[in-house]
Amino acid sequence: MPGAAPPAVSPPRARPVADEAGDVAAPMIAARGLRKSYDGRLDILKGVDLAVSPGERVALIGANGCGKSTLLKCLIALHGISGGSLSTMGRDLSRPVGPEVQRQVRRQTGFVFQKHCLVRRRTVLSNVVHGFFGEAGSWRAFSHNLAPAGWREAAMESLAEVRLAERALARADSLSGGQQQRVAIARALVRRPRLLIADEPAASLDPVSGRNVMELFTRLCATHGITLLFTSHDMAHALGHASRVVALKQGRVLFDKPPSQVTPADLKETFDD
Ligand SMILES: Nc1ncnc2c1ncn2[C@@H]1O[C@H](COP(=O)(O)OP(=O)(O)OP(=O)(O)O)[C@@H](O)[C@H]1O
Repeated sequence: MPGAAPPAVSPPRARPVADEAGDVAAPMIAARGLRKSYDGRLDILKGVDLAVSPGERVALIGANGCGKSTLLKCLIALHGISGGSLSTMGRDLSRPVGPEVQRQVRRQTGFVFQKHCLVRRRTVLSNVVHGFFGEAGSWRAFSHNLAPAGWREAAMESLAEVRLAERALARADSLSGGQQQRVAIARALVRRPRLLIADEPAASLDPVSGRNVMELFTRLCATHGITLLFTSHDMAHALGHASRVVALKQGRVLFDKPPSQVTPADLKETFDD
């Protein structure tokens, strides 16, 4: 829509954190002896203990294939677990859960991936409105033209937070990679999730854009009290933006400590065969 003025950004207003069902006071994540096998024979996760409190920023590090993405997917009920216990935002995920519980967990979780997965031909604003898929009347999230005014306003607010409000009506694929990742962050945060899961969010970006994206979403999580769990192969990102670093090695937690206590020897052990 060349030349069209983007919708006005309303002053920020308080949006309630999604709080349907679930125990808001419970730990965000409590995993004990968590095991996960894809084929019923080989355990990828071999007994992971992890407790995450609301508001923490946790970096998950480890060599390729050690199980970081698998763990993230288990934590948010994308995969069922094979043993041990797990609760996320007060919901017991130790046993197979139905679609309703999966929906509840996902409604309160925002996702940012290495590939931003925007719909290229749609506007930036529509892509952020897509963050409302899963709500009642989801079909209205297909396009910003169909979305209720409240969703559009929330999306504009979210775009303003990532400093892209003026590009709201541009096609998503006309933005740079770093800008597209900022749109993905706006989409992930538009519903004010309680938990943000980011799987290598800066991996496809140049060093400066990557640093900017990391700074942006860690700041927004802190501002809105959103608990953050992210993976990264860039130790500057993991140590610089997390309040805790959890290293996985061969499906187990090797260490779990604040970044200031992580030593070069810890990192060597994490990544050595
Ligand atoms: N859906 C799946 N089905 C079968 N095996 C899988 C599946 N997803 C992952 N795996 C296997 O589980 C192991 C751990 O993979 P995972 O993606 O969790 O590791 P990762 O630590 O995130 O790796 P990377 O740093 O390379 O992204 C790998 O051996 C992988 O092949």
